Amino acid sequence: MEEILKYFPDLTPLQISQFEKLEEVYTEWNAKINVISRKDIQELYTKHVLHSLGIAKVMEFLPGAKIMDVGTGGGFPGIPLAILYPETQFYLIDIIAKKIRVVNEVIQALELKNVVAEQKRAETVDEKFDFIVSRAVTNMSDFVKWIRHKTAKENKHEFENGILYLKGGDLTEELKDFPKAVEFDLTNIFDNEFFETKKVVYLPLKYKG
Ligand SMILES: C[S@@+](CC[C@H](N)C(=O)[O-])C[C@H]1O[C@@H](n2cnc3c(N)ncnc32)[C@H](O)[C@@H]1O
Repeated sequence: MEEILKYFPDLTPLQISQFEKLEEVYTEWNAKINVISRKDIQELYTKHVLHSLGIAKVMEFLPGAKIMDVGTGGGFPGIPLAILYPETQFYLIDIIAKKIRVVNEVIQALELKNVVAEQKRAETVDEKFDFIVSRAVTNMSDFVKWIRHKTAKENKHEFENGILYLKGGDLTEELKDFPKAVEFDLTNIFDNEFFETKKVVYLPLKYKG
């Protein structure tokens, strides 16, 4: 938890207590329904919470903005971002019902009012969002096919609406068809070897239709 405060020192007492509660809730629910590897739960704050918050070092979500987390699994990156941005609306989806069950338990335990989690396939979502966030779901080509036309036409943020995807390693090949993609290196932001090759990929994808 100290790691979170080191990089996000302006958290309110409510946000601090919500972040602290994550360990207890995930430990309890992971024992019943495995959504995070057992080893990772010991490093929950670095590998899941801080990694998710890497997106917040690239983009500050505005009050009233709508964000979708595609393939949220146990709630990453959506849950940590929803704690950090309580005035922003988050929609978390995954095709696996038991993962959404855990996410809903976390939402209830933390009394998060700005998050809705549903069992849903990305391709079937029929809404528009300012940004679509994700981690470890699929390659960029498939992802763009799934969510094309799901970013809002109207722009609220400094950057054009689009995708913020947490990815690792050499992305040259994967991003070759996306010349507008920008890689933000988390190595330069978080001083921990876990972030060595980790990046936030921003791809502007405003719906023009
Ligand atoms: C490797 S997990 C990553 C979970 C989470 N984002 C994380 O980083 O901890 C990938 C998740 O994507 C979900 N998924 C795969 N295809 C999907 C689709 N078309 N729509 C929604 N979720 C999908 C899977 O069910 C799985 O939970």
